[in-house]
Amino acid sequence: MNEQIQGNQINASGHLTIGGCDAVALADEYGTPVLVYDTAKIRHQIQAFQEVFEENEVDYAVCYASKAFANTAMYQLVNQMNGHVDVVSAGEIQMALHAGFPAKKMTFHGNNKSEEELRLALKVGIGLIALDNFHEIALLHRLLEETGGRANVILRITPGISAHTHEYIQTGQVDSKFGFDLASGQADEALQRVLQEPRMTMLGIHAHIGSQIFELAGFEGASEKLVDLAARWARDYGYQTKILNVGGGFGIRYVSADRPLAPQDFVNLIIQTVKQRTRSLNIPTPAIWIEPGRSIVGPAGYSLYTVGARKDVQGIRSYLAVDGGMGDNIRPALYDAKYEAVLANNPLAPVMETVRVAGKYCESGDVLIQEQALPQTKPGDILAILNTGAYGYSMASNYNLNVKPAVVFVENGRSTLVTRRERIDDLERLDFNLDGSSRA
Ligand SMILES: Cc1ncc(COP(=O)(O)O)c(C=O)c1O
Ligand SMILES: N[C@@H](CCCC[NH3+])C(=O)O
Repeated sequence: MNEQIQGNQINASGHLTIGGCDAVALADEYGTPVLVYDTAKIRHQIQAFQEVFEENEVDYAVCYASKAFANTAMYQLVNQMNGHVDVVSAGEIQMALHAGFPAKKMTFHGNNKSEEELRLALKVGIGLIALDNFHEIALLHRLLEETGGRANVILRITPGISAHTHEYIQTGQVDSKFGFDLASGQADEALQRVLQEPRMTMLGIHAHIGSQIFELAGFEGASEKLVDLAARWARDYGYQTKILNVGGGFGIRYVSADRPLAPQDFVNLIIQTVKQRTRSLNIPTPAIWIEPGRSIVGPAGYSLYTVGARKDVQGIRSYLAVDGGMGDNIRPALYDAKYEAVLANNPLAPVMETVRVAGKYCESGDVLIQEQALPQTKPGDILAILNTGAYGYSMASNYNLNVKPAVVFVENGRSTLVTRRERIDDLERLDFNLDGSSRA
């Protein structure tokens, strides 16, 4: 059996269970493809992050990066857990607000926030705006003058750290579209500008070096650079950093061979680094904020698919096609991301062959798993791909006019539909006839 599945995840019928629910019954009830979240795992991870801060007695915020997975129920769950959220669009702000999430606990990120989005953020009283570039400082200045409002801000810095991860998900290196560059003096110029803004309260510094990172060195280096910067800004500008936001990026186990540290261990190291360095540089330890996305929702997600067509290419390989694919999980095609699957209706059956798990989209690159060892399968079997909770649904598309799957939360043997499967008429609702007339 796949070593990522616990023994107690197999029930008396020999089926995989998720949060105490039979995966085959979930597939029956909600249809496939369906994304199922074991919400106890989400809660435990948020709590583990919070505990490591509490143990270290530092001020903190665990700010869930909601780009990893956002729906109403998820914002409500994070709110229940006293978390903050990182939002990056008007859509995320509005959905979080409608879910009852307090605007004060939102940090607004993005490298090209629009005027409309900034107006919305100011109107709802967003907690923090992470300023990313000079254009944005000028835009925010104009909007604050016009509205007579105030804003709490932090500056996103590019610390010049290249994290060892896929090039597309590195963000801390100098050649990046995000943030103010440290080495060239851009960051200092940004600070000086913001300090002159009477309507902006400059609360701190932010850096996010990338995503799915396994090595400690990048986080250690980034934390040191941020503390050094805080010390230099205190000396040169008399500015005292209140918040040090080190971003997210803590790598998770996708396949059995992955051996990442527990996400809270990365955070423990960051806290130790910041505490020691601030002590040695003789500045107060600021509040430490983190923005984990993937590590909170990734391992909690299971994508259930129904097996359909099979193609055997003599002497080369067999393709097993499922009823979803790159439309609900673009990560394998985009980042060459690796996943593992189990046969949900019989995870204990002996492995018989290695197949390529393909999706149903009209694209050769629509492959979910390049090589997966599986028992003998037949059409109608249910395949569960593990650890699909982050950046799957949130990056889903309607390619080939396929609809997005349903999302179900499970815990203690109970399942709740939290996002219904799209229907074709959801897509058609946006359309007009050829002559421009309404279809209604
Ligand atoms: C600013 C910022 N914070 C947090 C995250 C979350 O990263 P992860 O999901 O890898 O924890 C991202 C995405 O990489 C990000 O851009
Ligand atoms: N979407 C990416 C990570 C980028 C995160 C946003 N900065 C992924 O699936 O791994």
